[in-house]
Amino acid sequence: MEKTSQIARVAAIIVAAGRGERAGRAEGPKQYRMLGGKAIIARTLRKFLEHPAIERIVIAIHKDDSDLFAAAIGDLPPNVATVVGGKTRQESVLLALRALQNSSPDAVLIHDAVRPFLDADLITRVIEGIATDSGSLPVMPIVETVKRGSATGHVVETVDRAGLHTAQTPQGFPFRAILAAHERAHQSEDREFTDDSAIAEWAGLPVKLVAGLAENVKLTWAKDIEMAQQRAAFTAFPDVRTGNGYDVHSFEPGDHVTLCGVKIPHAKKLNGHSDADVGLHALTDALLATCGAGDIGTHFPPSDPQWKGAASHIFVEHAASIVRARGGRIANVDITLISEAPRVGPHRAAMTEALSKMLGISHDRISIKATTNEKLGFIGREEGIAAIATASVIYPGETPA
Ligand SMILES: Nc1ccn([C@@H]2O[C@H](COP(=O)(O)OP(=O)(O)OP(=O)(O)O)[C@@H](O)[C@H]2O)c(=O)n1
Ligand SMILES: C[C@](O)(CO)[C@H](O)COP(=O)(O)O
Repeated sequence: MEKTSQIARVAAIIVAAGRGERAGRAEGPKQYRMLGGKAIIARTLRKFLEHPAIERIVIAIHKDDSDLFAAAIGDLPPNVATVVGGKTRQESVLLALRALQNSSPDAVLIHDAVRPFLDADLITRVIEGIATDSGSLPVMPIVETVKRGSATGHVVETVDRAGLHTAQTPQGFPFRAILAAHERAHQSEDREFTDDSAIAEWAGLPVKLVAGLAENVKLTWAKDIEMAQQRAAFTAFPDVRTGNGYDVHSFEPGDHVTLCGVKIPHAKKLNGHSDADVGLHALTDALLATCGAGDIGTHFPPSDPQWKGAASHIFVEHAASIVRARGGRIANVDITLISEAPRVGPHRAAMTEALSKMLGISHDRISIKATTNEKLGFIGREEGIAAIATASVIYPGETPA
């Protein structure tokens, strides 16, 4: 058997055109479901992109999934291409093999998109198992007693498990040999092959067994995905972010101020383009800061007449929707109003209630405090009111590989 050193140029195929019927379709095809803030297919692709031996990658995707794919992967690196997959896994593999024909690599690894937990050592083992005249298959030993059952649900026999294995992917083959075998199987067989080593076997191409990886499970059922998501959440790096905001508005003659969404009778009013609610403006900036989404002026330019006299809960609700769209959960907010008058204490409960509604969080996650400026400076001279705000938001953590 010839040695691996002759396998110089290795490509990979990731098949991702399945519909995931067994996992349930309510949340879309399973390869696009999220694990620890990253789509399953993106995790799988990353493993191949990071492996130094892989030159080129072809991904077979379903014709209806272009938007899902673009959202999951973003811009494609130059060595990655997609093809539209077929009705069966076998057909998707063949279409991807054909797409590699021009670059004609020495060897190709064929992998299920829904096995995101493979690692670099497994890829290396599979490549090392390929020779110019044989393929390489990662397998796991069977660790439970195997029974053959009858149609009536009774035991027919206990199957001798000596020599039995379960087959994983990536499965590796000399490129020309597996392409020819797939083409022949496509032309001449009615039978559907469930993996590529079965096609190699049918075509008489020897396949070497190499050690699989226990973690490299295929996410087949809804329960598999739930368990993978729990595992990802458990191992995720905590991603708790804090943002702060500051705002100040001067007084002018008037009869009320609006602070943290509550109208308070007062001998003056705050001057501003909107309702000049300093507390809510500082909070808007604090929320936007937790995801680098600019500041209040980015989203609501003071030059825009539509915000004239606007109620500032609009700004806070918009910032909170941006946070939520990025997967963030607001852990707590803390606002300090710096003002000689009016007194805030009597209105604190109403402000807390207003913020609870705006943000969709409970009262104990909201803190509203007030302090005077000890008669110092412009606040001390009652020329205006300032506010500072802090927001803490928990974003979906990045799960290590
Ligand atoms: N026509 C198909 C069918 C399957 N696959 C891919 O082959 C792998 C095999 O995993 P499997 O669990 O069989 O996926 P599905 O076919 O999507 O699942 P189901 O049979 O439950 O519909 C998956 O990455 C799947 O996207 C494919 O590329 N083209
Ligand atoms: C290719 C495969 O992952 C090898 O174990 C498997 O056969 C594909 O899944 P399916 O359930 O047979 O479609």
